[in-house]
Amino acid sequence: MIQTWQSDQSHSTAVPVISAQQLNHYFGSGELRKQALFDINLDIYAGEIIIMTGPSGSGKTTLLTLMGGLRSAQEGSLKLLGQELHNASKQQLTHLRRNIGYIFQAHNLLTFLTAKQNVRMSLELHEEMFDRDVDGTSVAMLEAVGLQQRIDYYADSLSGGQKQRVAIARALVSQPKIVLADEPTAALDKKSGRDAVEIMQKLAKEQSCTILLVTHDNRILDIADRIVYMEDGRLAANPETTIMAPN
Ligand SMILES: Nc1ncnc2c1ncn2[C@@H]1O[C@H](COP(=O)(O)OP(=O)(O)OP(=O)(O)O)[C@@H](O)[C@H]1O
Repeated sequence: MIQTWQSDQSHSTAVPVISAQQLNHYFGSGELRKQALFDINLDIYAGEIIIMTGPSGSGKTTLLTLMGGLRSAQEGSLKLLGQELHNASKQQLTHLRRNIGYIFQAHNLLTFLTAKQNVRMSLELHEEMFDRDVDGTSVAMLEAVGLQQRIDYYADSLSGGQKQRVAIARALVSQPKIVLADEPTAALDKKSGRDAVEIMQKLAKEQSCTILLVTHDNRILDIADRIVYMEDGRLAANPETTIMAPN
């Protein structure tokens, strides 16, 4: 059964920050053309933490990258912060991406830079930050993720959990409206993974930022306000996973 997920009635008048309607996506062309997403209908609201789960190959990363403006929407409607991404220009996508923080399994830190320099880089992409204290803001963010002792350490010399916390600081330092996270705990042990998502949850609630997180990690499902389940390229109803998770 395919549904449009609405987490509760209070959203019925709010405008979603992400809205997919009848969204389809294909890879390849000609005879090799293969449909990866089918009729996705999903509204996500400000401040929500949504976890997307489902089997390998079900289309989670494809949907996440579409919602992050990292690939073009081909068919159907996908609105991000009110802007239609179907047929959006590269310039529009680039502009929208400044409102989004990204956290991936491989933290993608620049290993020849320090923790602070990695976080700073994200701020330097924002013109409005040019006359602000980017150093002070970066340090404050690293303190918020518990890395006050590691500010000037090179990324290479940090543990996996610490690197992921730098990645969280980098994603959230510019106060994005949306954070997209793909398997952020996959490379971490149980405690580091838990710590990382709890930091994300706390900071996101403080900044009223929306988080869409893809994971296979059942140990972190409880941080979600809502869980959606993908199967064979479709958003599917799954009574075990679409319950409202306790906060
Ligand atoms: N660049 C690509 N070219 C062709 N097919 C692709 C491409 N990216 C993904 N696919 C296919 O689209 C489908 C969905 O893949 P996707 O990576 O979105 O799944 P997933 O649910 O994120 O999987 P996993 O949990 O293993 O990361 C799969 O059948 C995959 O093989």
